Order: sequence, then C-alpha cells, then structure tokens
Amino acid sequence: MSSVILTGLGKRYGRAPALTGVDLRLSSGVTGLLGPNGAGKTTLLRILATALAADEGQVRVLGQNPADTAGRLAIRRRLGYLPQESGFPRGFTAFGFVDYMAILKEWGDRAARHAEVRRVVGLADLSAVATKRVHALSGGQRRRVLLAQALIGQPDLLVLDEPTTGLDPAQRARLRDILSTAGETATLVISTHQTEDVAALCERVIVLDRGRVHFDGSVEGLISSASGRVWLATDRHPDAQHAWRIGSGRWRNVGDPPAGCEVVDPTLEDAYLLLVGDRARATEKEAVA
Ligand SMILES: Nc1ncnc2c1ncn2[C@@H]1O[C@H](COP(=O)(O)OP(=O)(O)OP(=O)(O)O)[C@@H](O)[C@H]1O
Repeated sequence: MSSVILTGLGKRYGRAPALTGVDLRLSSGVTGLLGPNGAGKTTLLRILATALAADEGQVRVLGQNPADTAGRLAIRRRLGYLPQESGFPRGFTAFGFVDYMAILKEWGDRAARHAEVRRVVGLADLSAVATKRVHALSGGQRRRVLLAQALIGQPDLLVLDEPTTGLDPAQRARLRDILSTAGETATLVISTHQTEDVAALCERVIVLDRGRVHFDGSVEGLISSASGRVWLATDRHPDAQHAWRIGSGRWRNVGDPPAGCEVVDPTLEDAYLLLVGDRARATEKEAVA
C-alpha cells in the first residue's frame, strides 16, 4: 500500500506556481528528490509533513487527508520531519532539545522517553556532546540534532529536507546506514543537492524542475539516460553543456559528443545535469518559437 498518494497536486505562493500537476505514489524505501534551486522540493516536503496546505489536487498521507484536523493529527503522530531550516530555542542542550521534541510527540512516560531520546541521540552520533548546549555545537552537529528528533519513535514516514548538508564524509556514510535501515520498513523522502547521496542510498529518484516532475524512476534508469553523453578530451568542447578539468588535467565534457570521442560511463550527477539542461534548452527554444 502506498504511504503517500498525490494526485494533481498544485501549490502557489501568491500568483507564482511552486508545484503544478504533481502525481506521485510513495511506498516503503528511500526516495531521493532532486531539482535545481526553487524547483519546489521544500514546498512538496512541507506539504507531506502537513506544514503547508495544498491549493489543488488530492493529498493522502498514511491513509489520511491532511486537510482534516483529525487527519493532520493522525499523520503527525506517525511522521518524522527534518525541515530545511530550523531555529533552536535558547538554552537547550542537545539531549534537552530532543527530549523536548519527544514530549511534544506525546511521550509521556519519563523513563521510556529518556530511553528513546538516548537511542536517537546515539543513532545521530551525538552521545558525546548530548549535554552541550545546541548553540555551542558545530553546524553539522546541529543538523544531526534535528535528525535525532526526526527519528523519535521510528516514524512510518520520514521527510528529510537536505539531511546531509554540513555533514562530514564519515557522518554522511553513517547517515546512509541509518536511513537505509529505516527504509526497510518506513517510507523515506529525502531532498538533497548531493547526487552521490541519492546514488548511494535511493532506489528511486524524482527530479522536480519548476514545480513539475520531470523524472520518476530508478537511479539506474536516470544514469542510463546519460549513456554516451559524457566524454573526456584535451579541451573543453564548445558544445558541451558542462565541462570541467579533472585531476589528470583532461576535460570531462557533458552534452552531445562529437564523433569518435572517448566516451566514459556517466554518473547520476551527469544524468541529472543533462536532464535539467535539456529541459532548460527546450524551454528557451519554445520561448523563441
Ligand atoms: N514562503 C514563500 N513565499 C513566496 N514564495 C515562496 C515561498 N517559499 C518558496 N517560494 C517560492 O516557491 C518556489 C519553490 O521554492 P522551494 O523552496 O520549494 O524550492 P526548492 O526546490 O526547495 O529550492 P532550494 O533547492 O533552493 O531549497 C521558488 O520559486 C520560491 O521562491
């Protein structure tokens, strides 16, 4: 059964559309959400997390309608949400903040709650700094405090907006471990700009651009769409959509290759760049025509 069903979802800020005609079904497993700045990723995640109401279409989350008060409450009881931006009330320690969030999540029994807070603080690798004030933590540690509160109670739906921002490579690897384990039973949606995290972690990838879904399929499927369109050369090719000099001094070109060039295997990043670049070029052509 799908945990999330979106049909014809639309959202506007004033007159400007942020999401248009989004149809999606999400089930257990880890889904990565990619898209350029302003594509609508955070808007979509906020709607799933019941922090924002849709303007058009139908939204079912965990079998409930978030437009109903009772439906919203039922969703929130089974939801973990790591927002893109968040402030912390002053004075809290890492443990104290996560404990406070657990109280808001209706964990009344003190002993059970503290055991759960210790579990998620440990999962987020924060035990050594649990008694430090949140404001004295590093940016990556603060991000992990937010992750810890999202994991309280092993939610059925985890909505994580850029969870890897600011994490060092070891912490990112640890996060992948935590999320892939959670994805065995829960539905996880992760917005990120880190294509390598999506490639490492996600079964499914959705690419949003200008509020619409432009790709929805497997990571392998998206990578294979770039097959034959990445090549190495001694120079930047004038027709390449993207080109950069790699460590060896040669140029990695992404676009439409000339005949006889040295084609290499694409990465998810190459495929994503091509998908978004091709769409931007098609839109420009339509505007000119
Ligand atoms: N509160 C708001 N008021 C007005 N416009 C908004 C608001 N929030 C987002 N927008 C606009 O809606 C569009 C989608 O924004 P959103 O934050 O969902 O994109 P995003 O894909 O998460 O971007 P980023 O990768 O930069 O985080 C953008 O054009 C943005 O300017």
